[in-house]
Amino acid sequence: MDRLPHEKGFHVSWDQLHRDARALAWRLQDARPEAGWRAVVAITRGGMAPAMIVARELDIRTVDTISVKSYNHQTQAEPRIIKSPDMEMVGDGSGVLVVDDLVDTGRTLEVVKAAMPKAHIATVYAKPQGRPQVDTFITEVSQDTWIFFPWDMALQYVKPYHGADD
Ligand SMILES: O=P(O)(O)OC[C@H]1O[C@H](OP(=O)(O)OP(=O)(O)O)[C@H](O)[C@@H]1O
Ligand SMILES: Nc1nc2[nH]cnc2c(=O)[nH]1
Ligand SMILES: [Mg+2]
Repeated sequence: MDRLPHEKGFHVSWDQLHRDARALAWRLQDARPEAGWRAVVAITRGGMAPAMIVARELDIRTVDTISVKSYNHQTQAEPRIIKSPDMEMVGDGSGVLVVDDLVDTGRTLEVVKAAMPKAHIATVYAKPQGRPQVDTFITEVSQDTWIFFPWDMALQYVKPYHGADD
């Protein structure tokens, strides 16, 4: 599949992620089934921080994980499940919220949806190509944007503007 180069960077701070994950939780509260959400399944590793915030906001105590490995840094490989959630608990996914930090090509979610076809899929950020795989998300960024999360960044010194050419 052709992939656009990532020309732009979208840098997300912890504070911003917390705000956006809370906004996702509030949206998911409105989308809940009559009996409420039964469980949250986080797609590791990026989905774990947003899933924790969503579970806290919506008071969901059953939290499990699914591990799908597809990227080495910015290079994509064939996604595969390397750890499943408790499938007896998850069933076909009805009443289960699957949470990830973002959808890009949608290939990770394809694999997840094959395992839990009736789950509600929620991501904090979405790129256009993967958007159809998601039921609820908060912010869309363009396909040629790479999203940098707080766990991949560090504060560092920046030269003052007036001395930039020195
Ligand atoms: O829609 P896709 O093109 O499949 O990409 C989206 C996935 O890629 C990233 O995870 P990654 O595989 O890098 O693992 P990580 O969450 O452990 O960092 C991100 O957290 C999503 O899970
Ligand atoms: N951190 C990060 N991981 C990704 N995996 C697929 N797309 C992205 C992205 O834009 N940012
Ligand atoms: Mg991930």
